[in-house]
Amino acid sequence: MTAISIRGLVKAYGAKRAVDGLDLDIETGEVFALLGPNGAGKTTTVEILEGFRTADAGEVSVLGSDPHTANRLWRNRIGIVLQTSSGLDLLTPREILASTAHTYANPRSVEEVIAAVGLQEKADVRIAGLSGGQRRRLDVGLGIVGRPELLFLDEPTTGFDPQARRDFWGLIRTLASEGTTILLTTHYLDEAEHLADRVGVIAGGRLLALDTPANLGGRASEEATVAWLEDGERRTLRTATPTLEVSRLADRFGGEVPELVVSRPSLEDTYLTLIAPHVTQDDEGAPAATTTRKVPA
Ligand SMILES: Nc1ncnc2c1ncn2[C@@H]1O[C@H](COP(=O)(O)OP(=O)(O)OP(=O)(O)O)[C@@H](O)[C@H]1O
Repeated sequence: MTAISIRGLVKAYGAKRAVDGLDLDIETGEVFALLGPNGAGKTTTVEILEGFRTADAGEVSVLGSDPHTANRLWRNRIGIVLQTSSGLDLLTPREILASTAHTYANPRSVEEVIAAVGLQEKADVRIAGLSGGQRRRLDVGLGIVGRPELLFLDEPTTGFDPQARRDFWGLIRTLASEGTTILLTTHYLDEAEHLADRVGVIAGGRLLALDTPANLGGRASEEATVAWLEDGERRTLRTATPTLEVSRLADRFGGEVPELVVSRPSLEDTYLTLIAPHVTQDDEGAPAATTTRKVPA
């Protein structure tokens, strides 16, 4: 079943087409990562899907409804983690989670959410006293407290330390295994590789590539590079038959091949190759810091 269907989506700001004829389907239960350089149109697309922005042209269906006209019941079925952080500094995570849980028909328990996002130690501390990464965890907690069928995560782990990111990935895998459909945007290619069933790469508001992380841009069939040390020099060889080359090297060296490495293009290599022709001076081309964005009501 299709959770999200996008056909011919267009959104312009003045003369600038932020989304320029996007077609995309996301299946129920799928973890889908939307990748693209700064200004590619990811947030605009996601905010149209969330019902926060209106499209200029095209058709969008999210859980069977048009997000722009969808009712409160529909909103109950989705969870949203925006790029912005909550501004309720005087409340504690437990208080804000409890009051948010109240607005949903079938919420998760506050204790369960606090544990899931690893905020046990900070549950009763005022939000003003949380670090950036801890606030981000709270944002994620607020996104999942309503037990959404579909979860939107806009750059969810910006500002997380490496352990917090690993913990977060575990949480996403758990949610996915429970059947939650997840659409995330991220600038971290390792995050997409770890989490996503499929990735879509957009630039200039258009879809450049759509595939599993392993197959994106023909990655799986790319030649491998075999590298080793010989006579004090690093040698490399590109080959479609790396196993054969390694076995030849092993014969030649009579056993262990010094400093042997066999590698294929990383998802990041493939991604950078895909977007290179599309990165203009408008795009900053680098991972964005978490930005505060005013969300239209
Ligand atoms: N409210 C707005 N008014 C005018 N232009 C906007 C507005 N929101 C976005 N844009 C422009 O639309 C384009 C797409 O922006 P968008 O935020 O969707 O990109 P993004 O892929 O999410 O970028 P990032 O990775 O930096 O978050 C950019 O050129 C941006 O400057």
